[in-house]
Amino acid sequence: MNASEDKLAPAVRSILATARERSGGAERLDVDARSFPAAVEATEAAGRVPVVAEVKPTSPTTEGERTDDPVDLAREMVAGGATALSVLTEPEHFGGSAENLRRIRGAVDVPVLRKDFVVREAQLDAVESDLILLIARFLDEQGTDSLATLYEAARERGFQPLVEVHTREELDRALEVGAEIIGVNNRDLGKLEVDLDTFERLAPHVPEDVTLLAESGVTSVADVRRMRAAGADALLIGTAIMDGDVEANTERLTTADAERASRAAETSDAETDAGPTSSESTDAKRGRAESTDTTPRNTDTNQ
Ligand SMILES: O=P(O)(O)OC[C@@H](O)[C@@H](O)c1c[nH]c2ccccc12
Repeated sequence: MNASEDKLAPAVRSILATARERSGGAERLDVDARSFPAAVEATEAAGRVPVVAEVKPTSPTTEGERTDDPVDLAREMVAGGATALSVLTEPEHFGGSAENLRRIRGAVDVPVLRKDFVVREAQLDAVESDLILLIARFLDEQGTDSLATLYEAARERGFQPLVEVHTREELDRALEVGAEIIGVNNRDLGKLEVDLDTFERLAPHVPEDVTLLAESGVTSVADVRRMRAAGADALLIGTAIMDGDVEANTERLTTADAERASRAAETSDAETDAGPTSSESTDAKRGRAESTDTTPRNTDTNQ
């Protein structure tokens, strides 16, 4: 174990140890990916909140396991208005499998994220998906490929990499490799605790042209609004959707921004093909940096 691993929760250490051992695919994949940014835009235009709904049968922080057919759950998420799906493929700690992902991606037409702990290039070839998660914290360590290597390798295969960060340092690394889709994980993988302030702290440093997700700990309509106000283009939600009626839960969270929905309706009435008004597009990215130089818009925080 190396020094930074020392600080991880025991469950996460165990996940990583098994992740290192997992084999890759037999041959190099060539994926024809469904565009995630385009799906986010279409959801916005329809006046709904872009939600990536996660098929997560269990996790180290959840009690029990959901045993329904994952394809049925995925269909309910799409019926409830999910923009994309996230499918756990990690078998030992999250009850996932590559087979689940393959079946789900065949059954729906929204983009699908492969949620796993990929640490070596060959592991990218285990199964096709539209998006693939790369967790900055676990890369550039002994026994893993670097974030830059995996990012490039994922792009070469046609995947859209989602780079997950939790600190400013990890965010800077994500921006350095040129990440176009970034997720801020509100859950600290050291303590497994969730704090929505994490997203609020990091979002002002993320350029507007990046598609930015708030991940973990979003449980209520109020949380959705809070993350949107802080600049989230989309939300990644697992537990709050998996717990109970999946379609109703997804519907409630994707319609959380009712004001926005009525504004979108007004706009489309008033200016049918003129696209969003400038006030609307700035509104959606409150608090975000304007361009790829990472200067935050709100200079107060620098003084
Ligand atoms: O169930 P939640 O709190 O809505 O969180 C979903 C998702 O963000 C979480 O499952 C997650 C975020 N990053 C991960 C990395 C691996 C596995 C799982 C995750």
